[in-house]
Amino acid sequence: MLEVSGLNHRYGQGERAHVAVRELSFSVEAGELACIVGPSGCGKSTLLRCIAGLIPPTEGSVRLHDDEVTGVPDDLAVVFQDYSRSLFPWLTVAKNVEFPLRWKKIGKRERAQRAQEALDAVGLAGVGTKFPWQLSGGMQQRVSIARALASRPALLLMDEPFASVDAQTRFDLEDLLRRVQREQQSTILLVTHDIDESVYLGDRVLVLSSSPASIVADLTIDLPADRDQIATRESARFVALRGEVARLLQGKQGQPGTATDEAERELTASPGDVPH
Ligand SMILES: Nc1ncnc2c1ncn2[C@@H]1O[C@H](COP(=O)(O)OP(=O)(O)OP(=O)(O)O)[C@@H](O)[C@H]1O
Repeated sequence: MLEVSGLNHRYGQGERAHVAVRELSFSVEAGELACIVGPSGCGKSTLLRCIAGLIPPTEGSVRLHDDEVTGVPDDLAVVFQDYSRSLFPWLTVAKNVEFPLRWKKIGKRERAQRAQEALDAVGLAGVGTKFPWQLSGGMQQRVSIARALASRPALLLMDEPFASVDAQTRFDLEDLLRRVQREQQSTILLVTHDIDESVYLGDRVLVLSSSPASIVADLTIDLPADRDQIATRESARFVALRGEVARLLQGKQGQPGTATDEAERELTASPGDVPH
């Protein structure tokens, strides 16, 4: 679905140039939920902007279904962190969700139907006639997600989408995203700086180095598909995976597999076990 090859992005030129992204290559398969985790300021948003066609990469290429991305593709949607600035306050919730569909020349009746379906999917069936400012922050971010889903994008990009909501709402939105992604078989690339969130949400986690961003690991998250905010986060496998991501982020790259295996052994050993 998505192929990023040899991507470099540099802001400015000459001595004052700042390299934000360096030699990034990876692909995302259709139906996959891939998370990108990296330290603050490492270049995550720059990478997403290049993928979304909002800025041209200095070098390298981004391909979506084999077509080179040179501007914002029609079948791509982006959800940003700042929901309060991404919704139009003068439009109702339903009209906000319908808005991008106007540009796709979709008729009025189908626009209304798709908006209603998307609002149903995010648990906001009854709020279409309200205005964004009448909703809580978490509800506004659900509206942003509904708007992205209504356009049925081939690829949904999410830039720290849950960073501005409280912890409980964040858990609810994470579960909502996994449910909707599985129901609709959407392809999602989500950027976060939260290690636990990346492991909880992802089928895969791409770990980025500090600035300039380059990939230090591409981990398959082999947790069961049905995840639970308490049981999954308490499981030995989750704890081992998040430990591995944390070590990679700190640049402590142990021998492949050993860190995870050791962490897991420690956690699964019964209290009476004597270490060898
Ligand atoms: N328009 C710009 N012009 C010059 N430098 C920029 C520009 N945008 C970003 N940068 C720089 O590029 C680097 C990467 O920024 P970017 O926003 O991509 O990082 P990030 O990982 O998304 O950060 P955060 O996690 O804090 O949101 C930073 O050092 C930033 O200062």
